[in-house]
Amino acid sequence: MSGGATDANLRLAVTGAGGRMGREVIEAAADREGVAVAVAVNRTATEPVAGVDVDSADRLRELLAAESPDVLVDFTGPESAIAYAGACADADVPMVTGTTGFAGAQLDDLRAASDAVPVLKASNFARGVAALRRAVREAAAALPGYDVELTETHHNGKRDAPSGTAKSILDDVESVRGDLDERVHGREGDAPREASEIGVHARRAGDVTGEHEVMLAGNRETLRLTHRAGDRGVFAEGALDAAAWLADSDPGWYGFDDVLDAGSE
Ligand SMILES: NC(=O)C1=CN([C@@H]2O[C@H](COP(=O)(O)OP(=O)(O)OC[C@H]3O[C@@H](n4cnc5c(N)ncnc54)[C@H](OP(=O)(O)O)[C@@H]3O)[C@@H](O)[C@H]2O)C=CC1
Ligand SMILES: O=C(O)C1=N[C@H](C(=O)O)C[C@H](O)C1
Repeated sequence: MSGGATDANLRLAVTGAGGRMGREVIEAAADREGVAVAVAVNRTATEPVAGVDVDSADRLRELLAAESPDVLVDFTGPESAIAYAGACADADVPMVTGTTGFAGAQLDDLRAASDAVPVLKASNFARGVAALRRAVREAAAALPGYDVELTETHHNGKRDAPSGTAKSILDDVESVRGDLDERVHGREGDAPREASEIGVHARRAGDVTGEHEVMLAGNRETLRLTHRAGDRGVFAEGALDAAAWLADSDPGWYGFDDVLDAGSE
């Protein structure tokens, strides 16, 4: 437990505490007044992060029962996120997850926990990406018949492709452009473009935090909408905003827009 966790306004549990994002969340919590990390776990043994001891993830259920944190924040992998959601449901702890890479049926398993507790899932906690998604929906609707190609770039440690954000943006485009229903992942050989395609390109290189570009082209013009995350603190800050909002919510299934919409009311 971090110093001051007993009298903080928002007491968190953090899973994947030794990962890139888990560390970032613990560090962001340490910098935010009134927020403390009461439970931090990792699959493999990990040194303390920002002064917070990290326990084995095998002890998560026991620790949730002992500490009753206000919200659990998860950035891990699909299988673990589903298991941790079950632990949250049993311990009556709301869950924020930024984990990506869920296969279709896995999302149903994750969502099952939202019958018992509030669960907020977002493929991207950057506010700029929320704005990008709104802009993409508007642009795609305003430019019928234009070709759409999506390119995302991430660091060489990322496992899932395309990114969760890319999949969310593809859903956005398809929601307003019913004529685009074929996701084509890269092209090779004799592969002329069909009008129904959305091209999807996933690049993995170096330490790029995360970039998403949507290109719309047609009628002798090109529109490019791009978001670049400067560092992972952007995601961690958004996840903490989501945790603060979710702590007082009813059981159910939520997204990051629910947090942003509440803030603008
Ligand atoms: N929504 C958003 O804004 C963002 C989402 N993400 C997503 O967050 C997730 C994590 O990313 P990142 O931190 O970069 O990844 P890392 O690989 O750096 O960390 C993953 C963490 O999850 C743990 N983990 C992975 N698989 C399992 C498992 N099966 N069981 C238990 N623990 C597991 C790892 O434990 P161990 O170290 O022991 O292997 C590690 O602590 C990804 O899905 C990524 O796409 C990332 C950035 C922003
Ligand atoms: O793994 C990452 O790093 C990121 N993952 C998220 C995704 O898959 O969209 C969000 C962000 O782009 C960083």
